[in-house]
Amino acid sequence: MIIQGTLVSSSGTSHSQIRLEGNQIVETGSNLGKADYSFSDDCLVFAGMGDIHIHARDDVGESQIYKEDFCTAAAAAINGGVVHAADMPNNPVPPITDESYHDKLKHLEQRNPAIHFTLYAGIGPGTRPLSFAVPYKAYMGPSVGDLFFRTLEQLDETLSHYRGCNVSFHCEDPILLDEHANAATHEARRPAECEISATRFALQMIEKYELRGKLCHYSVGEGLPLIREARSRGVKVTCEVTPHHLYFDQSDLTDENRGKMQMNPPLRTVSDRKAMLAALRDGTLDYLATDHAPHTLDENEQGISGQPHLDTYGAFVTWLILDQKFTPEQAALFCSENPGDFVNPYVSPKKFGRIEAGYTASLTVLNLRQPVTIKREDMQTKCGWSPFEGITFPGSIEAVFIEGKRVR
Ligand SMILES: NC(=O)N[C@@H](CC(=O)O)C(=O)O
Repeated sequence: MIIQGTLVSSSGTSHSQIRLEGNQIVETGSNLGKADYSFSDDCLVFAGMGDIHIHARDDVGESQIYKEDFCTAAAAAINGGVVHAADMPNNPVPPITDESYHDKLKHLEQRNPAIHFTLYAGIGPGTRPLSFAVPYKAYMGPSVGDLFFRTLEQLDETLSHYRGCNVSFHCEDPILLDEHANAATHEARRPAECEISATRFALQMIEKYELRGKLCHYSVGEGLPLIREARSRGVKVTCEVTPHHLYFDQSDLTDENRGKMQMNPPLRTVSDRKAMLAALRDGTLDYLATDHAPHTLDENEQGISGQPHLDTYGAFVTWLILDQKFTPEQAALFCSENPGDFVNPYVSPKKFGRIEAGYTASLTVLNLRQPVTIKREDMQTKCGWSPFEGITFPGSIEAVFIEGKRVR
């Protein structure tokens, strides 16, 4: 199959062709032959985009599949132009040992969803590394689920067994969270200082145990210099940012929308939001990762934290490009290449993130001239809503190819 259009990578944009054979890209060039699919100049063809922070809610116990499962998460992902995703371990039956991880993997294989999921293993008090390579996730303090640390000493002791591993951190300091537990609003109960203190600690741990570290859903401007300083000393740390922390801030909160707008870490100030946009632009933040955290609207109204975001990933990227003036090359880096580099050690023989021979033939095509208004009925996530309902993004998904097949 030959596809032609404006191909985007972090190093540039070119009008070119791609030849796919089976599930692989075998060649790119300008004279490969007659195209099966030709995309106009209104469209940009990216290596398939990857969301490396999602909650598909599916495990062997199946107690949360009323919110989402691997198949509905995959449908939402394709709707949003996401071709692979990495699933978090805060399940009721968390994958924290060889056995529980294998059980979840087997469950995933039985579901046979339409996109590839990489599974994180959880780190909790007293856990030990698995006997095979996986990405890990450590929740510093309580969020959703029971997999978290009550003290940072406990986390330090546990991490001493994970030397050299790939560990992602949910950065909110459990002791400071406790100190603010009686504040009046969600934002005041989880203030910026919790994330800043946790950032300092995570960076120390990454350095001390020579981890390959990642900070999840980064949201506070004051923490960014700490990350830059650690990197300048060679500490191996990368960072995610979510659509909600780039688009919304506390000035968007009303009495009516508080339930929908609740997540951990919470919405921050206007200046934090602008700092996140600037840090995504300058490369301090590495991944657009949604923290897709589906709950029913009723659950959100009752105070649970998390928003669904897979369905709107690609449309949101067009807002970054057209409204916020990110270059397509920057988007290729934080939507395709960096997420690919993050999961590639765990997904062989698949290889995500670039339009090059030898990579998996998955592509995300955005149309920059076809705006879309986000409507509840167009969402594929099982929880059935979006925080962006009613908002018009300036572009939309034109096509999605998964492993050599056009699926949209
Ligand atoms: N981010 C959230 O607000 N919620 C996540 C948990 C998490 O990632 O902290 C969830 O699982 O619902």
